[in-house]
Amino acid sequence: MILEVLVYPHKLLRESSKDVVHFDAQLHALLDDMYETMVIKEGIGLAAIQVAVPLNVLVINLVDEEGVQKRETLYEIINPVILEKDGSTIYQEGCLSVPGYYDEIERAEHIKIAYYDRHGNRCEAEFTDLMSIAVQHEMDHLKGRLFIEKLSYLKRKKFEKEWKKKQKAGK
Ligand SMILES: CC(=O)Oc1ccc(/C=C/C(=O)NCCc2ccccc2)cc1OC(C)=O
Ligand SMILES: [Co+2]
Repeated sequence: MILEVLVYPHKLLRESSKDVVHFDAQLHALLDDMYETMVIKEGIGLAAIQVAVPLNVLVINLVDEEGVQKRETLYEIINPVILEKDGSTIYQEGCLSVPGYYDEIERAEHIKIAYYDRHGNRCEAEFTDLMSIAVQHEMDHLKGRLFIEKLSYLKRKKFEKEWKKKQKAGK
């Protein structure tokens, strides 16, 4: 089912998430709901805290060359830990919890992670480019951190001003 996505500055988004212990039907339902919610809202990544579930669960599904989001390339990443990270890359990031705001964010170009799949099997994977950026962005959510917290002081001021104006216009 489609879940509600928490929007900045909702305080639950600042919570640290906890490791999954039970790889059960409830977890599978959460993963399926996160996927459906992410796709409907035209996202390519979503962390469980964004749908108010403080668990170390994230889903990422990039689009292919034709701009098609195929479920075959869906990553369901549970209890991830970073084993290696190096290099540097800058990308204009956005987030379903900060709708309509995008900014240049610097991250590691390459990362290697260990994680569990929905059945509790331990996996390892290495990523570069957009997958590497997406994994780092979503793993920040697991620590209660949003991409706007990595902005320079001045850019953050610009964001807060823009955001307030948008909220006033919205309400
Ligand atoms: C108005 C609004 O909500 O704009 C959006 C903003 C962000 C997003 C999705 C962002 C997203 O999936 N971010 C995942 C993290 C990530 C960021 C950069 C690179 C890799 C991974 C979708 C939006 O909705 C539409 C209709 O475009
Ligand atoms: Co995000």
